[in-house]
Amino acid sequence: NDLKNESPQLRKCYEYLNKTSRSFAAVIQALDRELRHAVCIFYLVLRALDTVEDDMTIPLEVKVPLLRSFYTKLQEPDWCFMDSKEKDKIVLEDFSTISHEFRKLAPLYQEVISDICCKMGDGMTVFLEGHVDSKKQWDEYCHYVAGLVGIGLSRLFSASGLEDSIVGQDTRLANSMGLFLQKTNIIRDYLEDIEQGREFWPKEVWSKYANKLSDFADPANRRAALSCLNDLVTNALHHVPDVLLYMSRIKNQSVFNFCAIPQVMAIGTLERCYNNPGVFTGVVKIRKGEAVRMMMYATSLEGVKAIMYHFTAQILHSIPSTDPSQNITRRCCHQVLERS
Ligand SMILES: O=C(O)CO[C@@H](C(=O)O)[C@@H](OCCCCCc1ccc2ccccc2c1)C(=O)NCCCCCc1ccc2ccccc2c1
Ligand SMILES: [Mg+2]
Ligand SMILES: [Mg+2]
Repeated sequence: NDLKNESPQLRKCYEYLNKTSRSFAAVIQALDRELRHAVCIFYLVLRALDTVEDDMTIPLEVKVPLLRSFYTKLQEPDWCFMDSKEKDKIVLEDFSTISHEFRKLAPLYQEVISDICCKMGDGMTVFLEGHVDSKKQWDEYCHYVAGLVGIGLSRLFSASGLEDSIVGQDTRLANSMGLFLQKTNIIRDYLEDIEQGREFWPKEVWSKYANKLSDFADPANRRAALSCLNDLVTNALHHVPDVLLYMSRIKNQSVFNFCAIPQVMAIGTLERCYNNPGVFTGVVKIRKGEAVRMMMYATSLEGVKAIMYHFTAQILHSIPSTDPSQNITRRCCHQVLERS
C-alpha cells in the first residue's frame, strides 16, 4: 500500500510500526484503507504504553502516574518521554508524531483508542509488582494487556462499517481473542521473563509443582516444569472455541486475515511449547516455512479450523501417560475437535 500521498508524520508512524512489531506490522498494513491508519495508530499508542510498563528502569513513583494518565497525553501535542531504556523507546521519544496522527482520526476511532488506553494503563498498575497469584488474576492481567486490545479492535471493525455491530458488542469473544494470544506469549516467554525478574505464570498453578517459579529453570526439576507447562497450555487451549466462534462472524477479507494470522501462529506456538523442555532453556519458535504455510491457509474459516484442529490433535496425541493434567487436556482437545 503506497504512502506517497500521506503526510510525513503518517509515513513516520508506519516506519515505527515496522520497526516495533514483527508479528503485527504486515497484517495491519494489509487492512482495507478505512481501518488501516486507525489500527496502525492504535498499535503505536498501546506499544508506547506497554514500553512504559515493561521498562523496569522507570521508578514506580514515575511509572504509576504515567500509566494512569497516559491516555491524556494523546491531547498534549508536544508531550514525549525521553527516559526509557526499552528497545521500542522511539515511540515514546517521538510520541508527538503519533498523537498528531491520532487527533486526525475520525472522532469515533479516537474515542475507542483513548478509552482502551485509559483502561489498559489503569489495569497495568494493578500488576506492577511483577507477579500473578490466582488463575483469575492471570485472566485479569491478560484482559488488561491483550483482551482490551481485542475489544477495542472489534469496536473499530464495527465502527468502520466493515463488520456487523455484533462483533463490537460481544466483548466476551473479543476478550478471548486477546487472552489466547497473550497466554501463549507468557507460556513461551518463561525464561526471558524470569531473567528480567517478571513472573507472569500464575502462582495458583506453578505452586502445585514447585516452591518458586524459577525452580523450573533447574534441569533437575524438568518433570515438574513440564507438568506445569502442560497445565498452562491446557488452560490457554480453553479459549480456542471462542476464537473460532469470533472468526465465524468476520466477513471482510482483510479483517479476517488480520485476526486469523496471529491466532494460527499462536496455536502453532502453543503446540510447539507443549511438553517441550526447550521452553526452559530458550525461546521456542515455529519454523519460518510452517508459518508461511499457515498464513496461506488462514484466509478462510475452513482453513483456520483445519489449522486449529491439526495442532489440537497433535497435542492430544502427545499427552504423556504420567501427565497430571492429562484428563483435562484430553477433554479440552475433544471439545475443540468435536467441530463445535
Ligand atoms: O513488548 C513486547 O514486544 C511484547 O509485549 C507484550 C508484553 O509486554 O506482555 C504484550 O504487550 C501487550 C500490551 C500492548 C499490546 C499492543 C498491541 C498488540 C497488538 C495490536 C494489534 C493491532 C492493534 C493494536 C495492537 C496493540 C504483547 O504485545 N503481547 C502480544 C499479544 C497482544 C495481543 C493483542 C491483540 C489482541 C486481540 C487481537 C485480535 C485480533 C487481531 C489482533 C489482536 C491483537
Ligand atoms: Mg511488552
Ligand atoms: Mg508488557
